[in-house]
Amino acid sequence: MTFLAIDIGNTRLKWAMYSEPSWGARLLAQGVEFLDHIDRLADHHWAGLPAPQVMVGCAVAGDAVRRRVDEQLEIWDVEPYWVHSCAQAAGLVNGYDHPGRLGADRWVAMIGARNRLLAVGEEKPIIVVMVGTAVTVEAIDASGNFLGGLILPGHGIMLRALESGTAGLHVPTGEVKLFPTNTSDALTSGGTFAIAGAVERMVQHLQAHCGQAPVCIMTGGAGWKVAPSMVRPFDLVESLIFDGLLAVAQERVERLRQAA
Ligand SMILES: Nc1ncnc2c1ncn2[C@@H]1O[C@H](COP(=O)(O)OP(=O)(O)O)[C@@H](O)[C@H]1O
Ligand SMILES: CC(C)(COP(=O)(O)O)[C@@H](O)C(=O)NCCC(=O)O
Ligand SMILES: [K+]
Repeated sequence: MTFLAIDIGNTRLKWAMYSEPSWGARLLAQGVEFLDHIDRLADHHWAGLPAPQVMVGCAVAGDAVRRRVDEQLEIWDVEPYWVHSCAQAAGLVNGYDHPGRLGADRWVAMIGARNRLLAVGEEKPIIVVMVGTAVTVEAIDASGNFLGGLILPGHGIMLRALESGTAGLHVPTGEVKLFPTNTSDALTSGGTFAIAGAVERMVQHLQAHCGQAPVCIMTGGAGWKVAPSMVRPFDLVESLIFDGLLAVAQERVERLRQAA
């Protein structure tokens, strides 16, 4: 029973085809597409693939983009299921004031993180950092309660905000330096350490709250850029959202089987 997982962010769509909708399934194919190019998914990247029997995705780029993806999915006889954040799912309890307003990608990434730890028998607090268009920093306690999280601008948004709000900041990308001595390095380092500093504060908050050091997991297209600048070690898990989508899909298929 093949399974297609889709993650639509504000910059890029990521997809992965698995052998089945269950934790630990075999990866058959995967790809990435900028949102400008998603209308050619069916003709190009998906054309030679086996038809998925189950599809689960998360989408935070708006209804219009999601509908364009629904159209691409029409090459197959599969019912798209788009995850909405809810009060409780796949081992996680949602502490947001309005659980449905939490970004679905954040919810799914946390489900992925929690299930990765449970799979190796570790019930510890978790920090989940996603570095995409925006940066999110989530805190989960050892029992799987999502306590709350931060939203920051990503690198690109920070740089564009500074460029448009000043007269003299139009420079190429620089390098991360401890003591930057030119504008490019100052901007790149400023953005990177803004993220690293916010993450470190959240680690401290969670550690004080739980009385236990958290496991730190990072994901997202720009994760590799900021991971080396973190105060403490982070596991870089590129597949975190897909792991979460596998856990959601498994729960959903089991529920549908029981109802049948
Ligand atoms: N090949 C790349 N080289 C450099 N930066 C990249 C690359 N791919 C992605 N990024 C960075 O990652 C961000 C997009 O990551 P992604 O996780 O796809 O975001 P989203 O989920 O918000 O669409 C971009 O803002 C960009 O800064
Ligand atoms: C915070 C986000 C913009 C992150 O988007 P991304 O960087 O993954 O494209 C997205 O999760 C979102 O729109 N969230 C809704 C608001 C919230 O989570 O509180
Ligand atoms: K994302």
